[in-house]
Amino acid sequence: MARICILGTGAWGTALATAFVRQGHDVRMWGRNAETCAEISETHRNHAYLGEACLPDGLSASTDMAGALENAQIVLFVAPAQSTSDVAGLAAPQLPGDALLIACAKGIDRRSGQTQSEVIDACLPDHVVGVLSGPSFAADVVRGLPTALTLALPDQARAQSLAQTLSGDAIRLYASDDIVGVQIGGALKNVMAIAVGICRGGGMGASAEAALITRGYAELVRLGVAMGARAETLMGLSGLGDLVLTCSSELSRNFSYGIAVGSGHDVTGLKLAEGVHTVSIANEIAARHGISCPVMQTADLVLSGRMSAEEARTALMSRPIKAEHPEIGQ
Ligand SMILES: NC(=O)C1=CN([C@@H]2O[C@H](COP(=O)(O)OP(=O)(O)OC[C@H]3O[C@@H](n4cnc5c(N)ncnc54)[C@H](OP(=O)(O)O)[C@@H]3O)[C@@H](O)[C@H]2O)C=CC1
Ligand SMILES: O=C(CO)COP(=O)(O)O
Repeated sequence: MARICILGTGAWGTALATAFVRQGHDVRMWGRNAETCAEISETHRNHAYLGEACLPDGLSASTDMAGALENAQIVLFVAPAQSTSDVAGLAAPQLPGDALLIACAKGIDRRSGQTQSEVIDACLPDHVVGVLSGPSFAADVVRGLPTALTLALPDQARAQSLAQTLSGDAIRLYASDDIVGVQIGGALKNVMAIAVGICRGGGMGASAEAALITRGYAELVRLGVAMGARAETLMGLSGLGDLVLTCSSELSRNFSYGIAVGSGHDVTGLKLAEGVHTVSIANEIAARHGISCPVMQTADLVLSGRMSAEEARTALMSRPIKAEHPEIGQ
């Protein structure tokens, strides 16, 4: 049994906590919202984020971070990507010295251009930092449906041992030591899902969507490798696996956001779509590396109001005719 602290009481933090409690681990949650914490602890629901889903009786959440972190062996950072540095700053004075930290948010910090593990590492340099990512909807995990994710730590043997400890019926973990690779897939697939959603919203058809997913994947690999990811990691659960899930299911908030944009609906009040916050910095990083990323660039132009969804669909499907070299993403 592991002592786990989960920082974040949204959909994913609550789903992970639920799975780990069901597996017999000692789990404490910290959240900034007192009402949500009381609801999780007392009525075993998190309506705002997980509707009617029943949470386990043994699950409790609190706004007291010191209490939630006390004696924790593993600390999961599960607030949205752009708030990870704030949460890490709050946790810094209260963390047990030997706690292992795991980044679970999917996004690139738009101020620094850092991956989530780099953000945490910068605030908490004395701790080992890992990553958990892969195709997994909170709604599925909380229902006990099976998911497979990648757990990356700097040391492969330790990743393997922890993957064994934390795996259960709803979450099956595969080990990796490619910290960068596992994060790039999760961060960039959100941007691709918005782009594919823009096509779905305009009724371009499944064939065009498949073409776009393929091109988006090639971009993700080009940029990921330039940033230090291993190409084979991007072929795995946290890359291709998550891209496929997120670009094909309306349970995805990023895909749904893209559909709303593509069909001309108001996006005000929609749920968290991490790709919206990652798209500009991802394009900046791509430009710095001299990597061509037309799908991500088009998504950025639409999301920043510089191109209409209709123009984007035309642009995405009228790229120059060239030889097909999927390995380099032509
Ligand atoms: N949902 C999913 O299926 C999956 C999500 N993820 C990733 O997990 C991360 C979190 O997503 P998810 O839980 O779904 O998001 P939600 O929108 O469901 O919840 C976000 C949570 O973070 C809290 N929060 C927001 N800003 C801050 C802040 N500045 N400080 C502290 N807490 C904050 C919110 O609190 P409040 O209620 O007070 O606003 C809320 O509890 C994202 O990066 C996402 O990509 C990964 C895999 C699956
Ligand atoms: O990351 C996810 C699935 O792996 C969740 O996707 P959304 O954030 O688009 O809902």
